[in-house]
Order: sequence, then structure tokens, then C-alpha cells
Amino acid sequence: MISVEEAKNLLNQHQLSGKTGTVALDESLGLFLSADIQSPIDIPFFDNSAMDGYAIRWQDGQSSRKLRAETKIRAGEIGNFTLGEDEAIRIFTGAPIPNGADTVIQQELVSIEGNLFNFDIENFSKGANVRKKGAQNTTGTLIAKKGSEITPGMIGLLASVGLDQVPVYLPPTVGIILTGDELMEVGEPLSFGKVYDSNGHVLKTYLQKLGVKAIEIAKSIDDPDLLQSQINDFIQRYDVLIISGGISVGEFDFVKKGLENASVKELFYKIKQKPGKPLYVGFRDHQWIFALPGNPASTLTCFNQYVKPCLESWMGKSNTWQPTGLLPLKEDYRKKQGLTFFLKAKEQNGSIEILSGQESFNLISYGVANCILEIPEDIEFLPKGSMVKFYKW
Ligand SMILES: Nc1nc2c(c(=O)[nH]1)N[C@H]1C(S)=C(S)[C@@H](COP(=O)(O)OP(=O)(O)OC[C@H]3O[C@@H](n4cnc5c(N)ncnc54)[C@H](O)[C@@H]3O)O[C@H]1N2
Ligand code: MOO
Repeated sequence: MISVEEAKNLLNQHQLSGKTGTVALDESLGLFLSADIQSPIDIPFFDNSAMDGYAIRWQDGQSSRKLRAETKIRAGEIGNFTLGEDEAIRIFTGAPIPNGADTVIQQELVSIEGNLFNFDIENFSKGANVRKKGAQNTTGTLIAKKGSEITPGMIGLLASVGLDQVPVYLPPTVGIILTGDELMEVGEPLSFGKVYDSNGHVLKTYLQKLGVKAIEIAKSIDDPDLLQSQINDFIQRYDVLIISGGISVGEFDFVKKGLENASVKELFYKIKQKPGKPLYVGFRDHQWIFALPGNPASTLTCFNQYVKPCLESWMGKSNTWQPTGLLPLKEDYRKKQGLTFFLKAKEQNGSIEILSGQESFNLISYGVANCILEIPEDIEFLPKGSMVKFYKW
């Protein structure tokens, strides 16, 4: 059995990265850029007004001038206007500045008497309220770096320069096999001896949260031949194979043998941790294979701690093994030495509360947990206030 640290080091050294490609801008949220982005155009594309008001020529140097009443320049205007000497032209936010003008006086700060436009010149400087062409970026400027996460803000930036397709690291395709004769689908009345499948729902939705779209789930009864044919089939068709359950030492745990038969190379099996001790990770060519212990808390914890960082690095994210941070414990904590404990916890107001209901079958604490806490193998007691590593979902 290896330690948590050894397992994470092995995975980190064996990183697999995904293919690159392009996706539609609106499909790119949460993915990572696979190339630097240079702006194809100047933004703003033309000098335009930052206010509803009046465009003037500063050099006229007067606080009173003729209002050219027949002209109004709106946003979207494509006409070409020129400001005469000692003139002011009505203009609206986003509209192109007329030739000859260089300043906009905001409408609340002017007075109009008949055809005469007046303002207090002391309140303005040359260039006021004009958004200059290229002020955001000029053509060819590096606006986003390779490896950056595509956030809603990044999508706004890329849209502002007109990109409809975005170069990204493509997410892996994932096949999930859920093992166990006892599994029933949610929505049906539960029978004696059975359990609702929760792992399938956790894995599918957690993968979706990470940006994985191509997901297929198969259920397998505890029959070695059926399991073998499902493993063989999924391993041909998916970048990543995740199996839930059947990886322990019971008579009906056929997963490890099935993976060996499919030429999967074992990276490790069993970690000194609770929950999730019998975690198995293997690989084949450019594929990850994760066999997660079936207990629900073990599946979720192993996904958060091991599968998620591997898939995030596949998708171009960096530093995926870092904890979210360190925070002080709200109460004393005691455990046995020898295993790293991952605990469901709640981070709130700068401290960490360990929740009750930590058993491997018990999902109650997961309903309120917003992070997983790591207590190292050699620790027996941590007094209140001790700094601990935590990992957000
Ligand atoms: N003799 C030993 N027995 C066990 C050991 C051990 O070291 N020696 N390890 C225990 C630990 S720790 C874990 S974790 C489990 C892992 O077992 P498996 O990966 O083989 O998982 P299963 O036996 O198939 O299932 C375990 C448990 O989880 C429930 N389950 C399974 N799949 C689902 C699902 N999709 N949704 C909800 N619940 C699921 C299943 O009904 C079992 O109760 O082994 C221990 N045993
Ligand atoms: O480690 Mo098992 O994952 O305790 O239930």
C-alpha cells in the first residue's frame, strides 16, 4: 500500500494531456485555452462617446456655441459627420465621434437656450468622455494567454474582438461502468437487499461540472464475463474509463482481473487513506483507467482527490494537485495514526468544521459539505486552530 503523497506523485509524473481543437465560443466555458489569442482588430473599433451628451471641438475654446439641431448621432450610426467650427452636435453613448470633435459634454451639465449650447468649461478637459479607438486593445495585442481558464469574463473579452470559435484543450470522452447486483435506479421503489445507485449520478454530474460532455454509463451485474466484455468495449471507445465498485477483495470483485485481461497497466492499487483505500489507477497508451471503491463516500472522495486533478490537467489546467488552501480547525480532532483521513467539512467564515456522518456509506454529511479536508497519516490529534489543507469541490 502506498501513501497519499506517493499516489499523487505517481499520477502527477504520469500526466496525460488531451488533444487540442476548437469549440464554439458559447461552448467553451470552463475549458482552457490551447493557444495565445491575439486580437484581430482594434477595440474600440472607432472613437466613440462614453456618455449621452454633446460632441464639441475643444480647441474652439468657448463655453457657448451653436447647437446643430438637425443632427443627432446614435449608437450604430454609420453616417460620416463632421463638426463645424463653434458647433456642438447631439450624441449618444457608443455613437461614433464626428470628424473634428474630440470631447463630449455630458447632457446633465449643459444648458440650452434656443439654438445656443452652454456649459461650464472649467468642469471639462480635452478628450473628456471619448473612448478612443484601440483603448481596450490594438490589432495584434496578446489579449489572452494559452492555459487560461475560460470564464464568463474571458468569453466577454473574446466576443468583444469577434471570435466565434475558441482554441481549447478538448475534454476527454468518458465511459463509466457501475458494478453491483444490488444497484437500483432512482425513481423506483427500493427493494430489500438493494441500494439506489448514487455513484453513477455523482460521477456523471461531477464530470459535467468539469466540462466533460461525452459520457456513457453502463451497469454491470457481478458476472465476470459480462464485466469483461463491457471493459473491453469501453476501453476501445473512450479516453477515460471509470469503474465504480468491485475493486475490493470480495468473491464478486472482478474488476482488477478484468482490467489486467484488457492489458491495462497498473500504476497503483490501494492507498493508505480513509475512505477509498482500495483505489486502483491504471493506464493504457493514452488512456486513464480509474477503479473507484464502491462505497459512496469513497467514490466521491477518490474522484475529488485523484480523478479530478488528472482530468483537469488533461484539459490544460495547471497546478491541479494544489489544495484550495489552509484554514484553522473549528474544534479539536482525534484519529488513529497510519491512514490519511479525508473528511467531509464545511468551510465558513475563515474556519473549517468537520461534519458528523463520516462513514463510507453515509452521504448525509456530503449534503452540506463544501469541501474535503485532509488530515495526514501520522497525525493522531489536532487541537482547535490547527491549520489544515482543504479542497473545494
Ligand atoms: N475483507 C475486506 N472487505 C473490504 C475491504 C477490505 O480491505 N477487506 N475494504 C472495504 C473498503 S475500505 C471499501 S471502500 C469497499 C470497496 O469495495 P468495492 O469497491 O469492491 O465495492 P462494492 O463491494 O461493489 O461496494 C461497496 C459498497 O458500496 C455500495 N455501492 C456500490 N456501488 C454503488 C453505487 N453505484 N451507488 C451506491 N452505492 C454503491 C455497495 O452496495 C456496497 O455497500 O470494500 C470494503 N470491504
Ligand atoms: O476506505 Mo473504504 O473506502 O473505508 O470505505
